[in-house]
Amino acid sequence: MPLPADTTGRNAADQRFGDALTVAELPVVTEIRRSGSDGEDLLRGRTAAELARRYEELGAPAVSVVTGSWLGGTPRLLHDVVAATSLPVLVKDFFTREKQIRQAAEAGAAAVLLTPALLPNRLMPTQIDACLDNGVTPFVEITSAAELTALTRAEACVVAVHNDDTRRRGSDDPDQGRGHDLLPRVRAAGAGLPVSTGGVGTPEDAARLLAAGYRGLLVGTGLLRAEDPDAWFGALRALLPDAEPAQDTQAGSPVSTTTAISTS
Ligand SMILES: O=C(O)c1ccccc1NCC(=O)[C@H](O)[C@H](O)COP(=O)(O)O
Repeated sequence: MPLPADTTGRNAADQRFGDALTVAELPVVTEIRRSGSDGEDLLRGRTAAELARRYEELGAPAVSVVTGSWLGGTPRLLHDVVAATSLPVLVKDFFTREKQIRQAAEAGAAAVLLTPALLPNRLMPTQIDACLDNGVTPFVEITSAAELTALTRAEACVVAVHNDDTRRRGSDDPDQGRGHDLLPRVRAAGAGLPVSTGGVGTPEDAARLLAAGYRGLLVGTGLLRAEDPDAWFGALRALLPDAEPAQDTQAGSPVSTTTAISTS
């Protein structure tokens, strides 16, 4: 179901990102990032443009690109990714001023990261308005229920629960319980498209979070490290509840899989 129309009528173009997630078979936003927080080379000889094209071929509904310099990013990465794919692009950086949001929109971003933990509460509504005024979806990443108090116009935002604290991002030790605790709070705040991110490394992690009620996932390191991203997507597809049972090629009959996912 598409996000509800913006009641202020400010603009209609800001729902590309959310709409793509809503209709996706596998609602996995794939992230392109040069390095881990420890300096690990995550591109491994691939260009951002190649990765963007690859993720589009695999059926990703949207791509995220980290332009923050502390993770090896540059503004150029956004241009490269936007030029390489027709998918909506989320840009992740430290956005504090409207000018930066306008520049991201002009460069072709469909969504922009806002991080309440790093912004004074009073600035959040301004930043959210700036996103919507510039035709991009505010992608608001939270780590606690308290950060939801700064959320305005929740129905027009995509709210992501980050499983790692802001200062520990990429720690390889995310708090897996956080997503479970915060999901009802995100829904109660009015956000229709809750997303989980941070340490969603394996298809099993991804399937568990979707079964728990997340409507989207943002996956960086797990896919960037995967030798075969195609197999990663295939494994997730097979783990989802309406997946066709795999056929035993010898006998032509379904084989059992380890795919029991609780939807409770
Ligand atoms: O940590 C931040 O505030 C941040 C700001 C701007 C760009 C990236 C940032 N952190 C990294 C991430 O959020 C991860 O790239 C993203 O959640 C994916 O996580 P993972 O799948 O564990 O690589």
